[in-house]
This record gives sequence, structure tokens and C-alpha cells, in this order.
Amino acid sequence: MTRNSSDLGSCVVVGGGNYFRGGSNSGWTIPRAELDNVGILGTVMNGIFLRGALQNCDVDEVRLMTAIPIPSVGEPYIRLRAQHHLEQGKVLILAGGNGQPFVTTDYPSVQRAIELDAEALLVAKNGVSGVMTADPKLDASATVLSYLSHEDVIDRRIKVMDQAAFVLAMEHALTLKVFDVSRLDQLTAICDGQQIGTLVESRTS
Ligand SMILES: Nc1ncnc2c1ncn2[C@@H]1O[C@H](COP(=O)(O)OP(=O)(O)OP(=O)(O)O)[C@@H](O)[C@H]1O
Ligand SMILES: O=c1ccn([C@@H]2O[C@H](COP(=O)(O)O)[C@@H](O)[C@H]2O)c(=O)[nH]1
Repeated sequence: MTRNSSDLGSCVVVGGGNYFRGGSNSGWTIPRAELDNVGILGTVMNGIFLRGALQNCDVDEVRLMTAIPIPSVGEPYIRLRAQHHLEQGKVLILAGGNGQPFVTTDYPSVQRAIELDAEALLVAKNGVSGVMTADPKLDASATVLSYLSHEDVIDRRIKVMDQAAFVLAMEHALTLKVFDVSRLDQLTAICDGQQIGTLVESRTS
């Protein structure tokens, strides 16, 4: 979400792990950087699907930008141009991560939020209501933590996202809101300021 605007521009950084994850396919005998390139292309495929789905919902002002140039599919990512789209209230889909291997989409999502001066990063989780006291797959009694500081996450060794991404968020005091993406109503409720999911913010903010 862009800052200081009544008509908020929205930016979605799409992952691609449903197709391929370069870091979790140990049987391959080709270099990790090449595997990550395949993962990056998966994020572009998701970006194309999301653009189409939003257009089907009559969202006219959608732009897809890719960190690796594929000009016949979307615009190349240029920070100032992305800012311009957001200032005009468009929905901006960012695919291709940051175009570099050895990270997942966690890191570029934090990076883009910072460089585009986002008010917060909404971290969409699959089937969990936020950051829990433990992995709910392993501990059925786990409960949602509604508030954490960045320092709490480090001290309690809670995994919110990849560590490098989280450290970048902490260094820049980026507010994170972790929520359940399968609950369609939650995104609007969060933007309305309702206490849903887990808020991670700097102790000083
Ligand atoms: N403390 C925790 N709080 C919440 N979820 C946790 C925690 N520890 C582990 N998890 C696991 O994280 C998963 C949710 O994360 P996420 O949505 O990133 O899933 P994913 O399968 O890694 O997807 P992707 O990599 O495509 O983003 C849950 O399925 C949950 O089991
Ligand atoms: O900047 C990036 C972003 C992604 N990748 C590769 O793509 C896959 C899919 O993304 P997920 O975040 O896991 O959904 C990721 O595992 C990486 O292999 C990348 O290399 N660089």
C-alpha cells in the first residue's frame, strides 16, 4: 500500500512455489541458480493468472511488472514507474522476485515494500490465521499471536518469513501483518484497521 494517499495504490508481489522451488529440489544435478530461474518463471506465470483474474473481476487498472524483462508479457520493473502506477491508484503485480537466485519471494517482497515506501507488508499465509505459538501441523494447541515486535520474533526464534527477508524488514522498521489468505474477507478488514492475524512492528513505532 502506498503511503499518504486516500486512494491507496495496491501492490502484490507474487510467489511461484506452487510450480517450483529452486531450493527444495535436491535431486537435481543442475546448478541451484538455474533451478531458481525456473522458480522465477513460475512467479511470472502466477502474475499472468492474477492479472487475468483481476480483470475478470472488472479491475481495469492492473499492471504486471517483471523483474526479469519479458516485454511481451509485462512491463520491466522500474522503481519510479512502479511508483507512478501506484500514485495513480492502480493495482500493481510484481513478478519475478528481484530477478536474482538464492532467495525466495520473501526477500523481494520486503525489498519492494521498502523501496516503494509501502505503509505495511501484508504477508499472506496459507491456511493459518497468523503467526502461531508453534507450527499448528505439529501442535494442535497452538494459538495465534496477535502482536509481536521484530525483536520478539528474533528472540523467540519464530519463523515469520526467510531470515534474510525478516532482518531487512527489521532494519527498516517495516510493519508486517501476517494473515490467512484463504479467508477472502480478511484483506478488506485488515485495511479497515481491524485486529486480525499478527501485527509485527518495531518497538519504537
Ligand atoms: N509459528 C508458526 N505460525 C504459523 N505457521 C507456521 C508456524 N511454524 C510453521 N508454520 C507453517 O507455515 C505454513 C504457512 O506458511 P506459508 O503460507 O508460507 O506456507 P508455504 O507452504 O511455505 O507456502 P509458500 O512457500 O508457497 O509461501 C503453515 O502451513 C504452518 O504449518
Ligand atoms: O527473487 C526471487 C524469487 C523467487 N525465486 C525462485 O522462485 C521460487 C518460487 O518462489 P517462492 O517464493 O518459493 O514462492 C523460489 O523458491 C526460488 O527458487 C528466486 O530465485 N528469486
